[in-house]
Amino acid sequence: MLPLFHDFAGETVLVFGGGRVGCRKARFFAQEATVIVVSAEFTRELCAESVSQIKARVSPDDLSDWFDRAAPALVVAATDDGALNEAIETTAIKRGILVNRADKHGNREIGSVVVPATVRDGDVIAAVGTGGRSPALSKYLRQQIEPIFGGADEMAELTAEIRETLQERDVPAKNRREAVRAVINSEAVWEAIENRNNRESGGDSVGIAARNEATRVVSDVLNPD
Ligand SMILES: C[C@@]1(CC(=O)O)C2=NC(=C\c3[nH]c(c(CCC(=O)O)c3CC(=O)O)Cc3[nH]c(c(CC(=O)O)c3CCC(=O)O)/C=C3\N/C(=C\2)[C@@H](CCC(=O)O)[C@]3(C)CC(=O)O)/[C@H]1CCC(=O)O
Ligand SMILES: NC(=O)c1ccc[n+]([C@@H]2O[C@H](COP(=O)([O-])OP(=O)(O)OC[C@H]3O[C@@H](n4cnc5c(N)ncnc54)[C@H](O)[C@@H]3O)[C@@H](O)[C@H]2O)c1
Repeated sequence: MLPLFHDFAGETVLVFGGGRVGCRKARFFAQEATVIVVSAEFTRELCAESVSQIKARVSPDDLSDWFDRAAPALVVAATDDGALNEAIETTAIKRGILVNRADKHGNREIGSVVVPATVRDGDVIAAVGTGGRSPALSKYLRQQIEPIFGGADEMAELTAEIRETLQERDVPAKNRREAVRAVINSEAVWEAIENRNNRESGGDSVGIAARNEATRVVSDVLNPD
């Protein structure tokens, strides 16, 4: 299994089953997509602020209607009824819609996807999976990785700016690469980002101290004497 990133902005995700697992998947997709959860019962009154919840008992015969009404890009099968989850998966695959089945690991057909454990800071994301063998390990590793992600989005923005500026100045690709790597490896730049985040000052997506520190690092790389 290989991870890919998918843009769900403007798409709908339809979740069947509003228990602990269905609600967790709903919150995950609601970071980006419009999410509808259909369930006979709900564990929580609200899975998430922006999620639409419909109380209904679904049977395999109704699935076509639900799919037609929601026009989803992806469907989640998270009920505790294995036969229904199976029917949801089959219907989705027949229609060419992505499907995530929460009650199954291994033997996935093309179009049947796994939700990984994710760490994110803005647009910077890491996904952990175990080939379905140990979701608890995915969760543990996600928690281990989380602390090193602080400031990653600001670093991404800062280095994107530097890349663009150096491209505009026609700095050769090799020197650009070295300069960007030096900024990412600079403890002083990371510290400047961290100190700013601790003070929670904001407005600009990159702080002044980090930008100044990065400018110094770039200049040291490009003008070594
Ligand atoms: C990562 C995460 C993402 C998320 O769901 O958000 C996720 N499961 C998480 C937690 C978790 N899941 C389970 C436990 C209890 C411990 C245990 O049983 O091990 C815990 C831990 C806990 O709850 O603390 C039980 C479980 N999970 C699956 C089955 C069915 C089966 O294996 O057949 C059963 C047995 C149910 C039963 O026994 O009835 C199946 C899947 N779970 C996956 C993802 C996919 C594989 C990912 C991978 O490759 O690792 C896959 C295949 C499909 C999918 O769901 O996409 C999320 C952590 C999020 C985080 O905190 O960061
Ligand atoms: N992937 C994961 O991370 C993970 C983790 C734990 C459990 N699971 C599996 O996922 C499934 C769901 O787990 P859970 O803990 O959320 O269970 P749960 O019992 O809390 O929730 C199941 C939900 O499905 C709804 N439902 C059942 N039949 C329905 C129907 N015909 N129409 C509409 N709604 C229906 C129920 O009302 C309930 O809200 C189980 O099969 C479990 O084995 C997966």
